[in-house]
Amino acid sequence: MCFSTKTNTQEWKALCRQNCGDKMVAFLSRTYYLNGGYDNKEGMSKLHAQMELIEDESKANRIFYLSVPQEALLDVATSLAVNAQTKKGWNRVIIEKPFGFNPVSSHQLTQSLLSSFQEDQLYRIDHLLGRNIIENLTVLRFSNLVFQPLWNRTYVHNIQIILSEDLAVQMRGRYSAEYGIIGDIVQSHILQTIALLAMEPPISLDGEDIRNEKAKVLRSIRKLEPSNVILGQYKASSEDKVHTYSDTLTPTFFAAALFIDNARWDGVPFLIKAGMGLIKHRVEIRIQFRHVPGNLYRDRIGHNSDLATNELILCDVPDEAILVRVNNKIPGLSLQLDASQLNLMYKDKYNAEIPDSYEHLLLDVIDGDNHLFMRSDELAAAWNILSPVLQEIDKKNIAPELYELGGRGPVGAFYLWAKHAVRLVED
Ligand SMILES: O=C1O[C@H](COP(=O)(O)O)[C@@H](O)[C@H](O)[C@H]1O
Repeated sequence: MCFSTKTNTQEWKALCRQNCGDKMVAFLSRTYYLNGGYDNKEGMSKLHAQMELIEDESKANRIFYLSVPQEALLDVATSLAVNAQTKKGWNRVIIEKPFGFNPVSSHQLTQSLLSSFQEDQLYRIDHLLGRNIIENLTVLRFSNLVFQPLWNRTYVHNIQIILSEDLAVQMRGRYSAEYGIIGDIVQSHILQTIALLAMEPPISLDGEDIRNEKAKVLRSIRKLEPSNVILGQYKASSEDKVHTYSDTLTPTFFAAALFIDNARWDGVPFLIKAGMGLIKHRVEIRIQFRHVPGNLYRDRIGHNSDLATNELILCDVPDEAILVRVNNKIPGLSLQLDASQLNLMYKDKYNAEIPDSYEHLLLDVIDGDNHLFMRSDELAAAWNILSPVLQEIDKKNIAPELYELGGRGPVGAFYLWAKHAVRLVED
């Protein structure tokens, strides 16, 4: 797909808000279908000629969205670099996950892309990074004094990033089924979330300044030890052929404990859980704080003091919300404490349509704002973290632990959390 951009962002947003029928007609009137090979000179030259017909004579910018199989990506990109770029403005190229299959293939892909394009032309898209929760991570951190002093190993006990999907029917034959959850969700979405959450304050909101800080965090993450990883694959009933995996090695579940070896996060476990075919669709980030030292009220908080630690929860699914768990006094004459949630539910607070995450990211590409897109050095660092696990899977043909479709995932994940003195909440 290729967009030719003449409108600016404000005009674009205004256009989007008009009624749906008109919007569709306007959109379709600017949509063209071209039949031709996308990985050869002829097809790309045809695309270039078509674009020239509809663009301004003096100025035009182009965005190429390459939603193509990984195996074809390089040929397509090379062919478009030579035959379809405009000389009348900028050209940007959007690329979809998984950006290679392991550190080596990802490095080769990056090198080849960089021989045809400049780094600032490449936009590696992961639509999950266009969600509010992600942008809000940095807003919460850097625009609220209350969180800033607490955002480090002295006060944070653990951080959990949970991405559970209950979809399984829709998964079959899809991208994630083919590439597995590590390439699909972990190397991009999860590691980018950790980078934004854990990075030092950037010197500005400029994309490159943010990417510099993300890259530093990713390079500080310790290589993931296989002993800190649980792989799972959901198992349908024997009659359910639709959901049965023929490839017994493709993980549909990944849990891990990661550590960032820097001064801010030394020793704090970052616990990741990402899985498909689970009981519930749940996407959230939980930041659990340490116990209050010498808590005067310890006798009044009930039998489990873990439940009384403060927690900041950024919830994306089922409902967008920001929750802070605090202890408060239960009204009445006795002095009993209760762990309650301060609760900012988006649907109650904001009466606004929440744009789709692709919409957010495509507008960023038009604006040239690349902070939510992985730069090549971030990508290399991300694959590097995962390399021992990928090698182990390859070398030993490690079969994932089976779990029931629609269940709670492999029991190993609960043990992994316990090993790091954390309780895996499954509500
Ligand atoms: O990128 C991906 O995201 C979807 C989940 O996205 P959502 O917008 O439907 O929440 C995930 O199912 C898929 O495996 C992954 O490739």
